[in-house]
Amino acid sequence: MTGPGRRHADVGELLLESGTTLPGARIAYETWGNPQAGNAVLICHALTGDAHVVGPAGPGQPTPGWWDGLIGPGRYLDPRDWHIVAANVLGGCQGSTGPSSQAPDGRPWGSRFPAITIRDQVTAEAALADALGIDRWAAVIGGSMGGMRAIEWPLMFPDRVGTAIVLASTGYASADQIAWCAPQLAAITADPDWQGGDYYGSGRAPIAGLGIARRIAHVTYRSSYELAARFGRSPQTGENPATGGRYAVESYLDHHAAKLAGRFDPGSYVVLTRAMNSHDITRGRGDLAAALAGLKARLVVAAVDSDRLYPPSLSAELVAACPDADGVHTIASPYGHDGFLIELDQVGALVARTLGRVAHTAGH
Ligand SMILES: CC(=O)SCCNC(=O)CCNC(=O)[C@H](O)C(C)(C)COP(=O)(O)OP(=O)(O)OC[C@H]1O[C@@H](n2cnc3c(N)ncnc32)[C@H](O)[C@@H]1OP(=O)(O)O
Ligand SMILES: N[C@@H](CCO)C(=O)O
Repeated sequence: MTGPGRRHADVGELLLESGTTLPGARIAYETWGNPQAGNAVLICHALTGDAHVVGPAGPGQPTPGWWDGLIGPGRYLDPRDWHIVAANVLGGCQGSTGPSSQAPDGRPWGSRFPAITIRDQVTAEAALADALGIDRWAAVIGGSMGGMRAIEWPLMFPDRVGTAIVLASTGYASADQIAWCAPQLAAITADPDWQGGDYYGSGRAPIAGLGIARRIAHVTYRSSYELAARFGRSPQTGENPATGGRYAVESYLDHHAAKLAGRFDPGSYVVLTRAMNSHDITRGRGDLAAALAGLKARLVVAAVDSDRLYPPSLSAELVAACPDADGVHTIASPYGHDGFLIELDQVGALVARTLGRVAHTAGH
């Protein structure tokens, strides 16, 4: 389904968790459907997603929707019922203020872009909600880094969220997740073209480093089972690994590296990865149970059964600390973490079931 396309809201100065202020923030967003009392839904994208949840690629929009098929008449989220909003995160590179954006002095932010947290991204989304006149979301939905925002939203703004749907995510970035991010960050920042983060306008960008980061990340996003079933030990067509050629799985990772390099800013990748590492709903709130004691929203948590990066055990831990939550819903998939993007019908059905209850209780 095609919406009205990307729009921007100038949300002004943002006070960050660090105490720093970020002036002149701008948030890119898309909407589907029209506002009515109680019908606003926020969709939060993952690391390299954007505000374009559904619809084709087009001018100014390098990729088709990352949850194509979720929104549309008769689809899981019907814009005749719901006013759906999705924003590009603070720190991103698809229209929202990030390191590649112009600072007030007219030069790119680059290394001067402040460190941000998941909570800062939610602060920016709240400023967008204010700008759009949305007091309360019937639901906030997100996977992976989007799930981090979906769980932070009702903790930061208890009266502004009815239901949080947290997919393939966690209450805190685990040691394992931070560890996987470490070589990704090192690959980008050790690239000679990184130039301390001030490569914008130099004619050189740390694309090789970004590609290595994506290769590492992409393996963690998929399952060992899928890679074995799909590629096995096959050589890439026309190549021989015994004489320096690639295995098919290596070629596949090269492809994903090149694809991301063509559409994503390495500086944003660094800023957003560090924001994910900062994720911890217990910060300043006690332990998990104490943090979730302040939750007024209904919490719906789903995990991909083959996810080795955000394993179901982390979802179970979140749910166990929240007595009112349903059990963990399972997204059955051979694909691993990316299952939350690929298994659209399972995700959509969960969203539709959950929103059905929201709609019912709201008298919608
Ligand atoms: C649909 C989009 O592009 S969404 C764009 C916005 N992106 C996001 O929001 C990030 C989330 N998206 C992603 O992370 C990924 O794009 C996913 C999860 C959607 C990918 O999932 P899948 O559909 O399973 O794609 P998969 O991992 O199988 O990759 C398919 C690609 O690998 C290529 N490929 C497969 N085998 C090989 C091989 N041996 N050598 C080289 N390339 C290969 C295919 O040709 C295909 O290329 P294309 O994507 O350019 O058409
Ligand atoms: N493959 C997804 C998942 C990250 O969690 C992305 O690139 O955004």
